[in-house]
Amino acid sequence: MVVVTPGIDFIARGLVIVGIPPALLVIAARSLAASYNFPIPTWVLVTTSLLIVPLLSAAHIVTTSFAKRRRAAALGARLAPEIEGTAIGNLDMLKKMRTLWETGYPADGMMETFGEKGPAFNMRIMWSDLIFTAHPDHIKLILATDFNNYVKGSRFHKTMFSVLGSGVFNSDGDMWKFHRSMTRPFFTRDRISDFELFDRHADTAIAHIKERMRSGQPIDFQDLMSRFTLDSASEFLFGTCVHSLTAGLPYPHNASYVPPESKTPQAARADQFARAFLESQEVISSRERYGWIWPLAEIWGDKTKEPMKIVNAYLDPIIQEAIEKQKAAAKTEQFEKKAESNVTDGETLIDHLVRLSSDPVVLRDETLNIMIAGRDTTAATLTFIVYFLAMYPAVFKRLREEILDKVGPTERPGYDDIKDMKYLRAVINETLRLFPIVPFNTREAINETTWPSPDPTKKPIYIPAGTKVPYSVFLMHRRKDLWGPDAEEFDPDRFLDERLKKYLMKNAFIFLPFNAGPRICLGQQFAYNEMSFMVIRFLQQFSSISLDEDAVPPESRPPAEWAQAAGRKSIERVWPKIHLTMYASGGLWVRMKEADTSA
Ligand code: HEM
Repeated sequence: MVVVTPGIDFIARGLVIVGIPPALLVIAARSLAASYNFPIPTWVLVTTSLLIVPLLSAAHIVTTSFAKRRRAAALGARLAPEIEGTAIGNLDMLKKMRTLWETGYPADGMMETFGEKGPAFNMRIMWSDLIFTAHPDHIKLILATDFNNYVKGSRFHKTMFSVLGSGVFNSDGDMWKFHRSMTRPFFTRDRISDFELFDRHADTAIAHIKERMRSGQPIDFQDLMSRFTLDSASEFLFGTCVHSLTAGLPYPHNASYVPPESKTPQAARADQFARAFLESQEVISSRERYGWIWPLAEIWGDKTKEPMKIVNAYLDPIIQEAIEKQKAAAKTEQFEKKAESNVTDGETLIDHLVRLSSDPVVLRDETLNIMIAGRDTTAATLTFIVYFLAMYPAVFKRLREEILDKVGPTERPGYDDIKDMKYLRAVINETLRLFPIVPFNTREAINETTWPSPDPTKKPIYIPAGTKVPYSVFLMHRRKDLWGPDAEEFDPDRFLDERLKKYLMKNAFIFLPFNAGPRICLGQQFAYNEMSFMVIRFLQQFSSISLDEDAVPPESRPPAEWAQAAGRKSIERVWPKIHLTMYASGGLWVRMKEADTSA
């Protein structure tokens, strides 16, 4: 069987598009020559065939620019300010952004552009509009008040399809409604407060930390949390734990002693699954960064194919078993198709979904989407919480006091304890403000529209139909005009003192770590519960945390020149990077001191 790779498909389509105008030209010239005996010299035909595509493209660019200007004027609006690169099609800007993305601090370069152009500007790469915003009024329109005019879009869908399929994360319109309404009933309060499940995995994670600390070596907290959330999510969603916490934790590059590896077959399988799961996500996030030409990086094959084989080999038998179980139950008439709200106790997401669909593709897409949406996000947020607790001992101390006061040194926290812990919630929110785990996102405008001008003395901004509108909550969360002069400082009290009224209560759309509107994160409450539970368990068991920066591989440490930069960048002690979500490059290596819980 001939396998068409994404790259070959892309080139073939491109050749068809680029080949049609010259082909039509040659046909027209031949028929002209035959009908009117008017031979066209070959050199003229060859030259015009070569020039026709660039000429048509230039004409298209000029006429559409003109039409946009006229439409903007007709609507009493203006075009978005454009960034001006020096290379054709602003390709130099694309290159610069890619380099900054890989070697800089998140959003490097963008703050400066904001200073010049304001919080919304057109990056216009290859003459295609890309109107970027970090303005709450625009983000509110995109996500909530004009929700129906914005989609993730077909390009996003195609880029992500080989991993996310058409699941809730990667669909629009009716398909998205179908997936969302299927899954939503599963996230009821009772289900997302299943602390017994968190507790078992938290115990294992804490035991690993203690063992590592007793051996005198640091632990990569980020890696530990990725395993904790993978095990909790797989059990919560499929009823089968991946057991990645048992698969042998990494040692630092400068370890004084690394015990010989002895993996059980189960641990080896867990490792293989976790690696394949990560690799498939890394591939699709790098596709996003290449933009629409990403298939050219996959000329020889779809890079998600091999890792997805491993992921699917894990998921498919679970799905098949759930379908069989449902079929058998239906035969004995034990079950009827249940209405949305009837999610029964002890049921996993798969058990719930098979009552609504028996299509294995729908089931796989949906469960995998939820796992991707819910796993790295919580793991990375927990990592950044611990990073801040290590950096700010006064916050650590106050939070620990709240925990010991409300829950005690050993008791298992419950839903009501968590609800009551204001400082804990403030610490989590302040972490999500400075490190929102989905820092950049994107949508596409279906119809033309206008956005209010960030500068009230100027006309609204015109958004043409089909425009890509990337937006960044990372930048918005750090704007001094929205959060006050100390916006770049880590200070959980801003969610508790008069600043709350002054900033956030005036405009809730300045804080959007979970998005907003109809596509708001489905797992928000689950995430708050899981993270709160885990932080409480840690602070009950450990009385201090410190960063071990020497354990971070040298190439992953914040570059020395950052010390001269403005804002948080100058004090950062990890290198925050972004693939689909934000993470600490090289891991978060920490040492923790065990608390004396005997008293
Ligand atoms: C700190 C933790 C989390 C953060 C910061 C977070 C953030 C987000 C954000 C920003 C989106 C919007 C993405 C977009 O529209 O492109 C989203 C969507 C989503 N999240 Fe979360 N999330 C977290 C945890 C979770 C968890 C634990 C789950 C489930 C177990 C989950 C399930 C989902 C789902 C299903 C969507 C797609 C909603 C839709 O498109 O209708 N999330 N999340």
